[in-house]
Amino acid sequence: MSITQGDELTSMRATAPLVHCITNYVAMNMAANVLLAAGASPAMLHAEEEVAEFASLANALTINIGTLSAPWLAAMKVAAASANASAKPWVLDPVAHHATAFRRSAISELLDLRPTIIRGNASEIITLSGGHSASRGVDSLDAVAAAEDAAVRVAKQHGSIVAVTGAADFVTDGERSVRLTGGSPLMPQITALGCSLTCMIGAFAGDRPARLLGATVTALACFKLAGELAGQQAAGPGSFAWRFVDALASIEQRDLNAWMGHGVVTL
Ligand SMILES: Nc1ncnc2c1ncn2[C@@H]1O[C@H](COP(=O)(O)OP(=O)(O)OP(=O)(O)O)[C@@H](O)[C@H]1O
Ligand SMILES: Cc1ncsc1CCO
Ligand SMILES: [Mg+2]
Repeated sequence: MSITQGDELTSMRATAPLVHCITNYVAMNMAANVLLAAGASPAMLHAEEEVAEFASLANALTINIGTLSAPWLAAMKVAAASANASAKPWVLDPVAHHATAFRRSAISELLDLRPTIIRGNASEIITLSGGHSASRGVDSLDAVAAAEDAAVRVAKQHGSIVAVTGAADFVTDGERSVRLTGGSPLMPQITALGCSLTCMIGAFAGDRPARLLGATVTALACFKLAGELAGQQAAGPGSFAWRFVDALASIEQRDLNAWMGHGVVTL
């Protein structure tokens, strides 16, 4: 019998994978709460002195360049090398990598360390593939549909799984691809949901390192479903944020499998 996304959720909760998150100051709290609500165990560590040791003992590592500085970049490179040396998956979130020369150079150094999975918004993935975007900062100004070809190119070039998120999500390993619809228009109205999703992908990848495309789809599906549940009740972005965390904690195996029946298209 094939493994369902609901099975993966149950398995991840049983394991409670330790996820080493090097993420930005804006997202740290939200991402940690999202991982706890989903059933994983987050740790937000970024000191160069300890990241190699911690990345080797965690189940997965996630790296997000949102509030980058030189010492953080040095720690990110040490952590990624350590994850690679201990065969742990690591996920790269290239926040606004196109915005400044410092970020462009940083992302190129991090890509050289061969991320297992890359998750970004459409503008970030288009610019990773060498394309142009009008986006100047952390928010996307492009549709995911316009980033699909770029995602396939980036996946092939770097040997990574690539997830592009937005109103619809697109995931590819360069050969097989999946589209997910749904969620809520309130999702881009609060900051750091994408960053938190990158950490969620780390949780599922850490639990299932041999099934990375499926793990990525499971993380994205949990977000789309939790977004729908929270959006039905929320009065606006503020109440959406806490309802989203509650919704993630409430999702059960059968809910996720039922949602997969209408929210996902395998290409
Ligand atoms: N208009 C929308 N409708 C439905 N879902 C959305 C919409 N925009 C984003 N999402 C969902 O929100 C989540 C975060 O994706 P998004 O692409 O906004 O990340 P991001 O731009 O990197 O965010 P941030 O940088 O603020 O962390 C994903 O689960 C995505 O599917
Ligand atoms: C708003 C913001 N600024 C730097 S990182 C970040 C979180 C969303 O990417
Ligand atoms: Mg982002």
